[in-house]
This record gives sequence, structure tokens and C-alpha cells, in this order.
Amino acid sequence: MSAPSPRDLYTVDDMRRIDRAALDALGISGSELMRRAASDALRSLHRRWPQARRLRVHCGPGNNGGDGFLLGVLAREAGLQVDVVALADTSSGDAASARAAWVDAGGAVHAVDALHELPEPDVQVDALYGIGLNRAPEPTAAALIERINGAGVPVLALDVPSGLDADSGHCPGAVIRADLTVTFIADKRGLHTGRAADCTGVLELATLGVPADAFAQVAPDAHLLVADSLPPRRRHANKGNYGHVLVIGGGKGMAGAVHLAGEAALRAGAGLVSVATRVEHVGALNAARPELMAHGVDGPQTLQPLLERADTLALGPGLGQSAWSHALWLTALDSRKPLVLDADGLNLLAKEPRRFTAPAVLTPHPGEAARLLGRSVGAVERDRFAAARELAVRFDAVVVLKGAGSLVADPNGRLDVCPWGNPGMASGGMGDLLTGIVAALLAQGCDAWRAARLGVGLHARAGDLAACEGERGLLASDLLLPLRRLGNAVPCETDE
Ligand SMILES: NC(=O)C1=CN([C@@H]2O[C@H](COP(=O)(O)OP(=O)(O)OC[C@H]3O[C@@H](n4cnc5c(N)ncnc54)[C@H](O)[C@@H]3O)[C@@H](O)[C@H]2O)[C@H](O)CC1
Ligand SMILES: [K+]
Repeated sequence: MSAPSPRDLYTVDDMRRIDRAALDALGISGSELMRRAASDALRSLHRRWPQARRLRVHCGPGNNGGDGFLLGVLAREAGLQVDVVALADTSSGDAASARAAWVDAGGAVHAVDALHELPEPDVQVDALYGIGLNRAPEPTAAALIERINGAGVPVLALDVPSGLDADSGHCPGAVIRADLTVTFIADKRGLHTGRAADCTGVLELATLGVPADAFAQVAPDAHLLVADSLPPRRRHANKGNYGHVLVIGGGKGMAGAVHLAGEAALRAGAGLVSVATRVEHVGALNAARPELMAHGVDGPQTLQPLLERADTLALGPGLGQSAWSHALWLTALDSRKPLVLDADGLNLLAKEPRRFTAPAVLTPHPGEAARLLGRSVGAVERDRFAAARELAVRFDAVVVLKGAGSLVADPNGRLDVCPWGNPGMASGGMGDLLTGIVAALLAQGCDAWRAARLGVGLHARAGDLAACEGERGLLASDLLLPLRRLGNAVPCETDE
């Protein structure tokens, strides 16, 4: 049994099983794990803040708090000044022993309302809640979390930023905004999606020396995407080798959506890209990007010949939901071509659900996912993993649930999480780009699972490269040239 890969992501239940395997099968005690956690976390703290001389550790009632108490003991032994604030009485077991060790070492345990009497620390340690968080922090804990966030002092979070659900990435209430999070034993899926990006800061994994055998009975629930690109092209090639994408959309006033999707498909390597749109957009499209073959279509009859020539479809950018839109949407679906469905293509699907027989990739944002599932956006965001998986099964398609930490799920339960992207990408047209990229990868021979994962990765990494000039004011078209470089695995200056 090999040790878990850094890409492996686990649920909280998985962590409990791994923990038990480490304790039962391998005889590693909970207190020994806690000591290792404290020791590794302190080492990370020294590495990040070598000048730190005074720590303030905030301890919760469970074993996360226990980690905090033992970190305090080790820090004092290392000559640091340490103040410990306990949120509540410490529960039993290893946490209580850790608290006793702190007191036996001469440490005081301060109540929350004595905070103002304590000297200002160089670093705050968040040991309030870890994987045991099961509801929104109560008012006292919430007030303490907001005070920690507002103190203007760096924060190291132990295992999970308190208030973040390690399973879903959802925050039911107040949440710590850490500068550094050291997570223990294995990586949790909730640390990579939803609100996690706002809370974890730099994320480090401390495996605590738990041997690979402890993972033998627990399969990872998800994986982080890897930076990938398509293989170099053969010298002897022609545009027919790289597929023909047909973008269908661009309703009234929406020419830009099909332009962006079409150009993204070209930049992602499609050999030919046609656009089926309203006749009034054709001139502008041909002028803006002559490499696109723009066609005015007024209904199924004029769309049909274009469908026959295409290898894959990008159905939905700016499509709208008019009678014209619906007629094209139905005709395109009936063609049984491999496709990417986005935007109003998804909204029409929510009204007329069907399962896909040809390879299909759906790319909903949380609102479109909510409509497809018939539930609220909040419900989708409270469990993004379940929503993405349910959509994949319901429609028998690969699903990209967009948002911070986009998820890629397939009907067989596989799920990958995108570690790249930035808030600058929350702007119009970014989704159109992704649709074109994935369609181009399908056209170049990728199956739906690979096309979605590779497309999401290229799109987000291009967004990170383009954001080097700043996230505010980042435009979708700014991603097109970085996309071309990444798609060819051309080294980029910010590659680590
Ligand atoms: N298992 C491991 O891999 C290791 C775990 N360690 C640390 O232990 C925590 C998990 O500890 P646990 O006692 O299960 O839970 P927490 O400390 O995260 O939570 C404390 C306790 O608080 C209760 N609770 C939950 N939510 C709330 C809330 N909103 N308000 C009030 N109280 C709440 C609940 O009963 C919890 O039990 C793990 O994260 C690691 O830090 C080991 O030290 C290292 C290996
Ligand atoms: K914590």
C-alpha cells in the first residue's frame, strides 16, 4: 500500500476511519498523534514567522483544542511567550490530558472575557474547531473568531480554519481567515472548494508519520486536478486532424458570448470553428475574428447542415430562451453529437430534462445547478460535492460545477477539484471561454472526463496567469493568449 498522493482528498468520515486505523491497527495513540500535530504545526509557525516571540493560542473544547494546548507546551519549551485562551471547558480524553499538560507546565488558561488583559501576540493560533465542527459557532465563539480576524495579527489555523466545514467548504457561520493552515494526516476535500479559498491562506499538509497501512481501507473521495496539457502536435498535420467545433448561441444582443466561445475553441487547438447565431451578428463576428466561420441561422433547417459538418458542439453561450433559441437547442440535442452545454442551454435543460447518450459536459454555475436540481443555490453551495455528483448521475454526463474550487464529476462517482482560479474570473464571458475550451478538447479526441478536467485546469491556470496584472478589471479575452501557451505546455514565468 503506497502512501496517499498529495492529490488525494478525504471526507471527515474518512479521516475518522484513518484515525482509527492508525490507533487500532498500528498502535499509534491519540495523544501521540496530538503531540506530532502540535510539533509539526509549531515547526511550520517558526518557518513562516521566524521572528515570532509571543503566541496567543485559542483552544476549543475538543481535540483541535488539545492540539493547541500541546503546541503551547512545546512553544514554551522552545522559549516563546505563550498565552492560552480556552473557549470552554475542555472535553475528556486526549484533549483534557493536553490541557492538564499545559497547566502542569505552569501555563495559565484564560477565559475569553480576559482577552483584553493579555499582551499583543506576534501570531495567533486557531485551535478552536477542526474536523469536528458540526454547526455554526455559537455567539461566544463567533465573537472570538471575529476578534481574531480583526486583530491585525497573523493567524495559524490548526487542521481546519475554525468555522469551515472540512467536508463541504461551506461556512455555516463565523469563520477564521487564516494566513496559514496546517492540516493533519491527510488533506480534506472541504479545504479546496466553496469558501475555503477565503479562509485557509497557505495550506500545508503534515502527515504526522501515519504509515500508508492506515489508508489501506479508505479510498480518497476526490482528487486535486493536475496541471496538464495536450501532447505536442505531429509535424504532418492539417486542420482536419483537430476537429470541427460548432458554437450555437448568440441570441439578440449576445454576439460576444459566441465570439468568446469560438475564439477560446481556436486558442485551445480546434482545427475549425463555426458559429451558428443570429444573422445580424455574422458581419461583426467575421470582422472581429476572421478565423471563425460565422453563419446566420433562422431555425433547424439552416442549422442542420452545420451540425452535419461539426464534430462537437458548444451549445448555449448567449443562446437565450426564445422560440428561436429553443428550436436550435432541440435540433442540436437531437443530433447526438458530443457537446458542451452551458448557460441557457442548461436553463432549457432544466425545463426539459433528458439524459445524454453522446459524450456530454455540462458546465453550470451554482445558480444553473440549482435550477437543474430544483433546489436553492444555498443548498447547492452547502454540499457542492453532492450537487455535482447528483447532476452527473441524473443527466449521465460529466459535470463542471463552477465557482471557487470548481468541481468536475462524472456519473461513476469520480470527482476532481480545481486548485486554480481567482476572484478576477468572476466576470462576464469567463464561462463562455470554458465552454469553447472544453468543446475544442472534445473535438481533438479527448473523452468527456479528460476534456472537462483538462479544460477546467487550462481555463483556471490561464486566469491565474492573466491575473498577474491584477484581478480587478480582468477580462475574459485576457485569458486567450495565456491559454494558448498553457495548452502547448509552453513554460510560463509564474510556473512554480
Ligand atoms: N483524527 C486525526 O486525524 C487527528 C485529529 N486531531 C485533532 O482533532 C481534531 C478533531 O477533534 P474533535 O474533538 O473530533 O473535534 P473538534 O476539536 O474539531 O471540535 C470540538 C468539539 O466541539 C463540538 N462542536 C462542533 N461544532 C461546534 C460549534 N459550532 N460550537 C460549539 N461546539 C462545537 C463538537 O462536539 C466537537 O467534538 C482534528 O481537527 C485535529 O485538530 C489530532 O490532534 C491529530 C490527528
Ligand atoms: K482550527
